Amino acid sequence: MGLSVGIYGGGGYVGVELVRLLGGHPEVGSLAVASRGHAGRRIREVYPQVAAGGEYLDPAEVDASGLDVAFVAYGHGESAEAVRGLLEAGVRLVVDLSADFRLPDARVYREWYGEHPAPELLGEAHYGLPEVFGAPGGRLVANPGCYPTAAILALAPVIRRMGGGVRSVTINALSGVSGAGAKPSPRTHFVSVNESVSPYGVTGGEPRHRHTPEIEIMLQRLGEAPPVTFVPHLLPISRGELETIVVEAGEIPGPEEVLGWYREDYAGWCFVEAREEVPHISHVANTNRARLSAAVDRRAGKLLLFAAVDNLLKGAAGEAVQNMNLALGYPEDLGLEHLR
Ligand SMILES: NC(=O)C1=CN([C@@H]2O[C@H](COP(=O)(O)OP(=O)(O)OC[C@H]3O[C@@H](n4cnc5c(N)ncnc54)[C@H](OP(=O)(O)O)[C@@H]3O)[C@@H](O)[C@H]2O)C=CC1
Ligand SMILES: CC(=O)N[C@@H](CCC(=O)OP(=O)(O)O)C(=O)O
Repeated sequence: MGLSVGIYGGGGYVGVELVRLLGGHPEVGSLAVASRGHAGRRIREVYPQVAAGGEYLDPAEVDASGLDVAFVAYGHGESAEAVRGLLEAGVRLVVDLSADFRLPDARVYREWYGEHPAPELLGEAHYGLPEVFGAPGGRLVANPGCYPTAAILALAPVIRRMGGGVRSVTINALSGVSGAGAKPSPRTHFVSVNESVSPYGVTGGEPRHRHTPEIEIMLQRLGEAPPVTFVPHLLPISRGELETIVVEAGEIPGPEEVLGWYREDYAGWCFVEAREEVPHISHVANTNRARLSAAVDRRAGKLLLFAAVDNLLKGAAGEAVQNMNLALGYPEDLGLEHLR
């Protein structure tokens, strides 16, 4: 029979990656793909590059009470109410790909996103970065942001071991344009991004990107972590993300020692790999892999960490399917073997 799975927001970039992955998942018996904007259209007509047959449904046409698992790939602020409705309908597991359940405190959420539409559910969300926080328990998974996925994977082993010794963390992040989603905007217009690179998320002379509190809060769960300076940049490529993270600390470990920490902490997890060579976006694009590396600037007394992921896979849909697998007791790479 297999699992009955629903995708909400199947018309977006993350939604269509979910269609691709879940359409080939061996435990998925039926897949309902809902889209507010594309209901009634064939999926292949909207995304000709996707092999999936079938039609987009209106969300109201999906019988949520019959779903075992639902994935919600709406924008932040829109997801929370849909998630609440799905849980009320009795869906066994809801994986939310937006930021709505990532921050555990409604006051912090308000500061970065506005009033929370379903604050009563915040306490039961599991932050779905399994290599750091374990397999999800419960019925609600908050899938991490793409930048926080790379940053926390690179920093968690360091914060666990160096904790209070870390004086500062600066994250220089680069992302492909699909990170901004399918909705067109002047910032992501071809002419704005082509043959150029630009920092963004700096307002009023201050770096202020909503992933900053997500990274800080999750690192603080692991040890003493300082405030983080996070500056993203938009690259003229379609997908993939690279972060160069500068850590200042009283005592700087050697790069081999940091690689050893990575290998120890991520032993047994198949999608995170530590290597001596620095990662490139091309090493991870179209995979569910996160690649990590480290270097030391002894002259300046700084530790450099490097992390690369595909924003739509390990940074979103791939990680979401990994979370479903782990929550339901399947191997983490079931249906994702080709993305290792
Ligand atoms: N893009 C990325 O790399 C990552 C995104 N996320 C998060 O996942 C969620 C979905 O992101 P993503 O798929 O990138 O966002 P999109 O902008 O591509 O899609 C978001 C929603 O908008 C609707 N939509 C799709 N295309 C258009 C369009 N052309 N004009 C207007 N609305 C449209 C879809 O809903 P419907 O089908 O119902 O019409 C879709 O679910 C967001 O919360 C995002 O923050 C998380 C990690 C990485
Ligand atoms: C290039 C680009 O615009 N990227 C997005 C991040 C996408 C993502 O992973 O984050 P959320 O799930 O939190 O939206 C941004 O900076 O807002």
